[in-house]
This record gives sequence, structure tokens and C-alpha cells, in this order.
Amino acid sequence: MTHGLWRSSYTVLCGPYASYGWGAAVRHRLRGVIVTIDGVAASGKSSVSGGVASALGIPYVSSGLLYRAATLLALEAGLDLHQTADLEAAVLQELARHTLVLEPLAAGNRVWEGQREITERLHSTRIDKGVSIIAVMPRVRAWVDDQLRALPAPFVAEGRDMGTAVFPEASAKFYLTASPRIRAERRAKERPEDIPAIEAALTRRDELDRAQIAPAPDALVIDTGPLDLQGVIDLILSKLALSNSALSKPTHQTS
Ligand SMILES: Nc1ncnc2c1ncn2[C@@H]1O[C@H](COP(=O)(O)OP(=O)(O)O)[C@@H](O)[C@H]1O
Ligand SMILES: Nc1ccn([C@@H]2O[C@H](COP(=O)(O)OP(=O)(O)O)[C@@H](O)[C@H]2O)c(=O)n1
Repeated sequence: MTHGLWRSSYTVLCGPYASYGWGAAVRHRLRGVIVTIDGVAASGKSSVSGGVASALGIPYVSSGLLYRAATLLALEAGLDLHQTADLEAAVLQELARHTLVLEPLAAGNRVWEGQREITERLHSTRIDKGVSIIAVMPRVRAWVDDQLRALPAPFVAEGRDMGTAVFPEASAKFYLTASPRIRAERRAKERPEDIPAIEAALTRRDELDRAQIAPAPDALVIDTGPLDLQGVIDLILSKLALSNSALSKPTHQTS
């Protein structure tokens, strides 16, 4: 299942980003490196992470998919997210009964429940509405964190607390923002609801997620509002090239 996890470093060594100053030793340098890209809902985290990871020739890891998958299992088990007594225990029971695997491909992350691929089911309005209720639970967060920390670096990790709680030792950290209206306009291309309804839901989710959405003190905060997708990717790649020395320090020790 993990085939394809490691893309060749061709793009980094020979592609357009060679002009950012990546040397011939880049492949060696990226061993053990973790770059974190956190931010609010629909700020561009997964698209930007995918672009940065592809340019670097490493995978990206979408932590939100694990929270979404836990939410899907809870809903499929018929749990009422507002009424169930000890919902956290019930969700953990579902996580124990099923095998969820995050496949962090550079071209896009996939999630499997046993042999069933559930990725397509994770980006619905129903999951959007429920996920922050599940994500606030400490033992669910611990379950997600354990899965993420078990992944072999190098990778780009995106979510809310990648640069704070999960990988505080990351080599480089970024945090994406944009106004609720801009984010709603972007997300409207992916959801059936109209822009005001999406904006209200995003704002509500930011509020529910407030415990885990503070940027790391050492993260570079990027307002993506005035930038297109490629502009954000290029900005991050240029900052990484400038802080080349940060990437020479592996986040995780490699043998
Ligand atoms: N800077 C940007 N300019 C325009 N559209 C963007 C930008 N960043 C992301 N998008 C688009 O916004 C939508 C949400 O982006 P996504 O990467 O899913 O955000 P997140 O992972 O933060 O929820 C996608 O359709 C994506 O293509
Ligand atoms: N590291 C993370 C990632 C996601 N989450 C939760 O999971 C939800 C979905 O995250 P996501 O990144 O898939 O959502 P979007 O920002 O893509 O809409 C968030 O609203 C948070 O409730 C979290 O708590 N911590």
C-alpha cells in the first residue's frame, strides 16, 4: 500500500526549483525533514502542501483526513454526535473495531478502512459539520498523533497543530490564513451550498477548532488572500530555499 510513497527527487534536483539554490546534496539533506503547513479551514493547506511536497519530491500528510475518517466511522455506526452519552468512548470503540490507514501519496492522500477506500466520502457537508466535535476529544487527538508520528520523514504535514503539538521540532513551519469570505468563495467550487452558508459554516468550524488553531510562534504566517495557489507554493519554496540550513537539520534522526 505504501508503494509510491517516495517520489523520485528528480523535480528537486533537476526541475524548476533547482533555481532556488537546492544543491546536489538535497536528497541527503531532506532525509528526516518535516515541513509543517497549518492554517484555518479552506485556507489552501492541502493544495499548497501537495504542490510544495511535489516540488521537493516528498509526500505530504493530511492530518485532517484522519479526523474526518473518525467522524465517518462514528456516523456510520449511527452515533448521534450531540446526544450520545460518553461519545468519546464510543468513537474510540469504533476506531478500535476498524483499521484506518492514511496513505500519504505526493499526488493526494488516500484513506482506507480495511480494504475499502473511503477518501471520497470524507469531504461532504455532513462530515464538515461533525468533524470538529470529534476532533476536540483528547483521546481521539492522541490516536491521530500516534499515527502521524509513526510515519517516516521526510514529508510535509498539514493541519491545525502540526507545528505546535505534533511536530514542534519541525525544520520549517508555515501557517495559512485568508478571510472567511475568500475561503468560502474557494470552497464553493467543491460544495453544493451557496457562499454565505459556506462562510457561516467555516467561521463556526474555526470557532470550534480554536483550541488547536493558534500558529506556532516560529511559523511564518501567510495571508493567501492576495495570492493564487502557485503564488503561495512559490513563496514557501523560496522561503525554504532561503532557510536551506534549517533543512539540513533533520527533524527525525535517520540512520
Ligand atoms: N491561494 C489560492 N488561490 C485560489 N484558490 C486557492 C488558493 N489556495 C487554495 N485554493 C483553492 O481553495 C480550495 C480549498 O483549498 P484546500 O487546499 O482544500 O484548503 P484546505 O486544505 O486548507 O481546506 C481548493 O479548491 C483550492 O484549489
Ligand atoms: N491537525 C488537525 C487537522 C484537522 N483537525 C480537525 O479536522 C477538521 C477537518 O480538517 P481538514 O484539514 O480536513 O479541513 P479543511 O481545513 O480542509 O476544511 C478541522 O476542522 C479540525 O476540527 C484538527 O483538529 N487538527
